[in-house]
Amino acid sequence: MPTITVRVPAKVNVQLVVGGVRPDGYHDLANVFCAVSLYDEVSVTPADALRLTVSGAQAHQVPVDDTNLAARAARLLAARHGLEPRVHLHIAKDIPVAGGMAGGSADGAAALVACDALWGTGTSRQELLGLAADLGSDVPFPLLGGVALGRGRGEVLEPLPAGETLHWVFAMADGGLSTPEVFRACDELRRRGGQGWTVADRPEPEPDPEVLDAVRRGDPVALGALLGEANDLQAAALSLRPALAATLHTGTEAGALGALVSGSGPTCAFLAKDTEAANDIAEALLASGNCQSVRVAHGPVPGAAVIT
Ligand SMILES: C[C@](O)(CO)[C@H](O)COP(=O)(O)OP(=O)(O)OC[C@H]1O[C@@H](n2ccc(N)nc2=O)[C@H](O)[C@@H]1O
Ligand SMILES: Nc1ncnc2c1ncn2[C@@H]1O[C@H](COP(=O)(O)OP(=O)(O)OP(=O)(O)O)[C@@H](O)[C@H]1O
Repeated sequence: MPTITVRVPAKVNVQLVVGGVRPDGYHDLANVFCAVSLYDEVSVTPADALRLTVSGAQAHQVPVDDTNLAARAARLLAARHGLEPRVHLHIAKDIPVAGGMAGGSADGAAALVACDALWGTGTSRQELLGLAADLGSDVPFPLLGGVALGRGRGEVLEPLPAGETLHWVFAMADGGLSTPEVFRACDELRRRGGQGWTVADRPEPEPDPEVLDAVRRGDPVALGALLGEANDLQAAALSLRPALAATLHTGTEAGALGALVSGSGPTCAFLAKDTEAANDIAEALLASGNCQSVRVAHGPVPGAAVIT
């Protein structure tokens, strides 16, 4: 039986500007994604019917029913080509679950690429990006990898130039945060602060040109200095999980050039000068007891790719 395996990276949002709520309930975003070297692997093998298995330390937190984004992706691609999704999907999960690093979205993107290769459906890159957008706002980006600006609800991507490799430390919290809940908390904080936008007058979110420039130059010092203000969802994540403030403080004290909550959280991301500094920050975070686990990674890295 042929098996196709696709390796797919996690993401960190080096900027997340959140606009107003749209009529469809989503928020307009200016979302600067960077793919980082934490990977899931999705393998597909022909089978009598769709079947899904998951391995890895957090496997028990991943749904194995029809809600799994990899299963939904296989069904969607099969339907597009008039096929039955007769495939065994296996997810080797290493991306933290419900951590704001788009692990489920990565699996959806990887399943599209893997099934397309297995079934020989020859789906164009543009069509894959469209199917990915139907699955979720974060699903198209792992198809591209690298660095990209996401507009619309985050699904309309523009690849961005990126310089030197950046070194990151990720501090995982105990238990995840729900993405819709974090967006709701963001709206609520803005409403209370008198900054709620109506649909009619919401400003188009724009990325900070200084962030784009720092990424383009791969300048960790310049980017680090901007990270504290880079994520509009950070205050909301902190309101739901106040303990994250201590995590951000610990990493910064340990020498991080900048820190932010990754996407909707609760994972905290720290930018380091180099690999050695990243290891020192990771050690300090672990010793502090202010997080559940720690991972060191780098980026940008390429997007979903067949490895077998
Ligand atoms: C926070 C981020 O991870 C940043 O990259 C993403 O914006 C979330 O992307 P995602 O998990 O793929 O989200 P989706 O599955 O598309 O949407 C889940 C829910 O998140 C909220 N949502 C998501 C994206 C967006 N631009 N506005 C939203 O308000 C909505 O409540 C939506 O029902
Ligand atoms: N393949 C999958 N892997 C992990 N979670 C999945 C998967 N498919 C669906 N889910 C569901 O999605 C929820 C969010 O998990 P995920 O790891 O994608 O979170 P996240 O990294 O916070 O997402 P994002 O950053 O895109 O908002 C999980 O609680 C789970 O119920």
